[in-house]
Amino acid sequence: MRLDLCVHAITLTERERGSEEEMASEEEVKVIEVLSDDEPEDPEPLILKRRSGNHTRSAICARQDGAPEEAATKRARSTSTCGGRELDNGNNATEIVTQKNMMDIYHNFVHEPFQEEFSVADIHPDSTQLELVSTDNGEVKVLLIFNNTKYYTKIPSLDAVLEAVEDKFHKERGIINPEFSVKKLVKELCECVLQMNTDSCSEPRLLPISEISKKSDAKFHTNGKYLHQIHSNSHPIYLDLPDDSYEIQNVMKNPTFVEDITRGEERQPISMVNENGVLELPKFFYISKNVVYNTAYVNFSLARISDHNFCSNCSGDCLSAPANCACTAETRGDFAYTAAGLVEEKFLNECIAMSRRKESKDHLFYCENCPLENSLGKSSKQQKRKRTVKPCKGHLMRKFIKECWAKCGCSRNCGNRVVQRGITVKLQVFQTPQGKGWGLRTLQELEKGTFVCEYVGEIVTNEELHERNEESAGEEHTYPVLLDADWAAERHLKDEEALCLDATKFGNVARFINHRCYDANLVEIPVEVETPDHHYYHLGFFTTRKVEVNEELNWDYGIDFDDETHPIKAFKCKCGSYFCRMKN
Ligand SMILES: C[S@@+](CC[C@H](N)C(=O)[O-])C[C@H]1O[C@@H](n2cnc3c(N)ncnc32)[C@H](O)[C@@H]1O
Repeated sequence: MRLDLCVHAITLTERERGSEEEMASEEEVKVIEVLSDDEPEDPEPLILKRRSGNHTRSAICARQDGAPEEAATKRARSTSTCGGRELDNGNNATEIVTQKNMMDIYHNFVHEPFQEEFSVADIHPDSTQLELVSTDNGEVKVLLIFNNTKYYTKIPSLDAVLEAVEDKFHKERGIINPEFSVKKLVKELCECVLQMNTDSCSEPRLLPISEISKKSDAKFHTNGKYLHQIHSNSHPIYLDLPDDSYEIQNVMKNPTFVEDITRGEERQPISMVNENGVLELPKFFYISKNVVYNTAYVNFSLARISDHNFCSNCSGDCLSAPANCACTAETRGDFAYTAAGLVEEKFLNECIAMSRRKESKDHLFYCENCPLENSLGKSSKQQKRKRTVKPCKGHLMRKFIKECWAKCGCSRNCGNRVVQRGITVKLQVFQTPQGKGWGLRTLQELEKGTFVCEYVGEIVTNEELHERNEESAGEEHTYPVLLDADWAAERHLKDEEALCLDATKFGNVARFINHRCYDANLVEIPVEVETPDHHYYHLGFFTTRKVEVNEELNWDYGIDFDDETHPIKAFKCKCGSYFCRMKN
């Protein structure tokens, strides 16, 4: 018996591609490149590319040669291509824009929907089939069929394809076993067919992928130390940690793969892959909910939730009720979430726009008596000296999402309870290749507006945070988050009410999310769950655009890299964004 692996690429006709609505739902929109180029006649052009299926749209914004920085004009040219050909669709316009509009061009470019002609996907993953068929002369063929909108005139060699797949698994999935080979996997598949080839089994039939993978489980040693196993699920290699392994560092140094760094604290396990074992594992306690350190005033009392702040008459799912309930008052009478569990597009875009104004002073509010500056002036060391309180540097005004909670009549599955249900997406902690240390990536594609995780840490007052920073000066800190979204509403905040979250020693997976200036794929949104006064709230991270499998997740910490008075020394930014705020 001979077994062949045949790959069929089917070219679809326009009619087979389905209706325009179906095509729109398959649209894949992503900025695939932000490049800078140094052509002498056009210094620092910004080149953007966005892909939808096999259509690519590009925009080039270039500063006009010789123009002064503040009055500089940019030329924006947008082009569209389909399968590599430039489209003559009237979009090839050249427009003169001002320096100030540069960021708007970027924003629109990323968020504007593609035109109809861009919405065809390259490959329809749902229509990929794996089949076994037999021929008259006793051959059995393994067929892998997928529908493709491109017509291939040249099929790559099978060896090159196998090598590329193995490379992908090694690099992207973290499989480090040098013996892993797709060819071996296919051979195992053939052996399974042979074993199962009984007389009663005359019909060609599908072999479930799970059966193939079970057979291919293999045990081996790495560094002569740990036993690993290839698995068929999304975690290709796992490493058993002892049950009491709450502090990873104490258990072992630099293991290859940790299946769940949360110790079961999250509904969804979160793996950590240490591809080359260079980094030390971080020392911290995983917690899935914020915990008060000492003096922070966080009071979850039902009595403080007033009648207009909950929906006692609701039942089931508030989102499917005929009228919007009291819990929408914070978001102007509309729910912040859609029935699909995503943040509503318009609300999300407003939050993204607000967050991207971090560096613009116009949108900040200034406290009369800033708790942050007060605590800096009152630090233990400085108490002995003359106390100096500097003026407020400004805080960003933010929109809140309000979720239903304990006093509401709806069920736990109500669509207006997203952040409080915790992490549901597949995430992995990994080593970033750019030298940013550990980072967080998604192991699944994420729609725009998806809740990823909240920032969890110890709830500390500004004074406590400042004392900590002074005591551990020079040590590594994760960036603390100020809960200052509503400080504008109060004239005088007591220190125990002006709070921040510190995830350095106790935190969740958000402590691994790195910073990206301006065009990050996550945005942080304040979420009210238990406390209507907004001194304390949850900080939820939601995607700003569609995020691909294995893409690193990042958010804009809002760091002013020029602020030398900040208690935590800014790092040298390696975010790679065209809009990076770190000069030089
Ligand atoms: C919240 S932690 C993120 C996780 C961190 N990379 C780690 O290994 O644990 C913040 C720290 O990560 C590093 N970091 C984050 N974003 C970075 C960036 N864009 N460039 C360089 N380092 C970055 C800095 O050391 C920063 O203090």
